[in-house]
Amino acid sequence: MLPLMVESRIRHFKWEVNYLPWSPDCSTESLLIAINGHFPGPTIRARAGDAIVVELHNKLPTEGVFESPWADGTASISQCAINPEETFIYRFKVDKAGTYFYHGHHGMQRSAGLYGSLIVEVAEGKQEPFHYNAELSLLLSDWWHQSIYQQMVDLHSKPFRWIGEPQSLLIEGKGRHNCSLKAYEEDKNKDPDLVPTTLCPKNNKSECAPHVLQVEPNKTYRLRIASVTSLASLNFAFGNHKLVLVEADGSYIQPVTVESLDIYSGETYSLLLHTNQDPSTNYWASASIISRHPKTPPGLAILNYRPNPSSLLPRSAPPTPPKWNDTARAIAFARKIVADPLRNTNPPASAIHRIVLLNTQNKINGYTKWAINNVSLVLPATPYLGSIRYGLHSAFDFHTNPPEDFPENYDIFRPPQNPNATTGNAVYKLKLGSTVDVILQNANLLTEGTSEVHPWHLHGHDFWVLGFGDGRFNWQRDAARFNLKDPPRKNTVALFPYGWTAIRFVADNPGVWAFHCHIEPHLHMGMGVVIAEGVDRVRNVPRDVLGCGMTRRLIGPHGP
Ligand SMILES: O=C1O[C@H]([C@@H](O)CO)C(O)=C1O
Repeated sequence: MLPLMVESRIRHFKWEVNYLPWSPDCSTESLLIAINGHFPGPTIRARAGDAIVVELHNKLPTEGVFESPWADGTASISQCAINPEETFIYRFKVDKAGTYFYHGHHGMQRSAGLYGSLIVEVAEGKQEPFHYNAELSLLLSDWWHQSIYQQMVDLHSKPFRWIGEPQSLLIEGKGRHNCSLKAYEEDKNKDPDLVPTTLCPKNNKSECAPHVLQVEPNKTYRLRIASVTSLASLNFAFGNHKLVLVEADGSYIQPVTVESLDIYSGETYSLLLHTNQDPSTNYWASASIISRHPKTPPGLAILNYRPNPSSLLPRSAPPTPPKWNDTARAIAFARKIVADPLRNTNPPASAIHRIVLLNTQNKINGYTKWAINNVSLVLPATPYLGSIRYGLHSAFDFHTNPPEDFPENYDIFRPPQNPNATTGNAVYKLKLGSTVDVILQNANLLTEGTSEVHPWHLHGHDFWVLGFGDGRFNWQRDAARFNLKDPPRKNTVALFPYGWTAIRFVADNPGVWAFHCHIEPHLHMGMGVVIAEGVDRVRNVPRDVLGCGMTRRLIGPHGP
């Protein structure tokens, strides 16, 4: 028999990015950023090994736009933003099956709705290590009525104006503002025959109906789920059903049965859902805020057991979320996510480079910022990839090595003694191929008695999560207890209040990469760092990523 030849395919997408007047939570209309008129953007579905080509035309009249799927770059770091009316062609290969998403990475465009799902199926002839009858997918997000432009101005005002909690939580782009279940139940008491297409009988427009997940009884579904929230950490659950988690951030994990899923901005999971409950009714799917004092009602969707009509409201109430500030519970949940050892490689036994990153809220000239080891990130006008690759060392603070630790006497339990920080744009230079440990260290905010969750996301790499702990990290005590047996492979991980999170990765992807808090306003306030490795190995930097700042002059007729 001839060996089976599996052809990889090229999948071509043509996207136009433009504003769309829309109200995802059926309240006041505002401007969303949509792709081909759709929000959320179109799903990219491919098989491992495929090549993806996205031809993106920027119709936004006001600003550049940048998408970051596999290519995984970011405006100002690896490429120039795409100018109005310009087209940029992304080409990348999807080599690892799993659940992902893409989003705009310029300004706060993700908060304005510029995102979509990216799903990579296993290569032809390969099998997933678990069985399911069909697949569903959900994007979770949060929504403000104020525009991202107002939010960006507010975040950079003196005195500081915080964006506040979201008005609504969205499931697959749909939410309901000011629409209480209680109001519905009161109306239903008055009129028992009421069968609304929406939760709010007073607003029966079909686009206001909750998202519906259609299932058949007694089957197993794989639900792919991603959180693209701007701020909210979420707990997701179905009424009456348990969940079996099987994949996290594109890597297989040891299957684990849970009542509900904690999912932080930037994370993705796959879970198995067995539709083994009473088939005569529908059930709620609900997303609730954890980690911050919730002022936003849960986002709701309907798990519709066929052949019930989707408008049949569930008999039982939505699941009760866990206590929002129960950090011990949240850490216990995070520790349940461990690698499936048969399908993952273990980390190298030790690291040669150790970096500790202290996360603090600070003041710079009276403005409120976030800083890492007292440096708040302000990106340069010329993207690093071009300036480092072509030796334009004056494009940023090339010769400074950013701090790799913080003072011994810093008290993480108190507001910063000296709240002033500096801005910076220096890069952590990593040796290509080296193993690096990074300890994220949380601390008190500017206000006494407060510390917040930060989901940290690393571009260009997966890392192993070696551990979480309370208080100040201690190398001697805590590194001895790192999980080197089955640490999960992730690209986003939570840093808990007053705690630390340890990760290990191999710097084996030549380029310049962002590592940052995935909370959109926090990144905007400087909460990130930039790493670089093996930039001299990067061949064929496309001309159109260089057309701004100091690299613009390189792309004359003779090219770089
Ligand atoms: O960056 C932030 O600012 C506010 C608050 O600390 C000051 O208003 C908040 O909750 C953040 O996460």
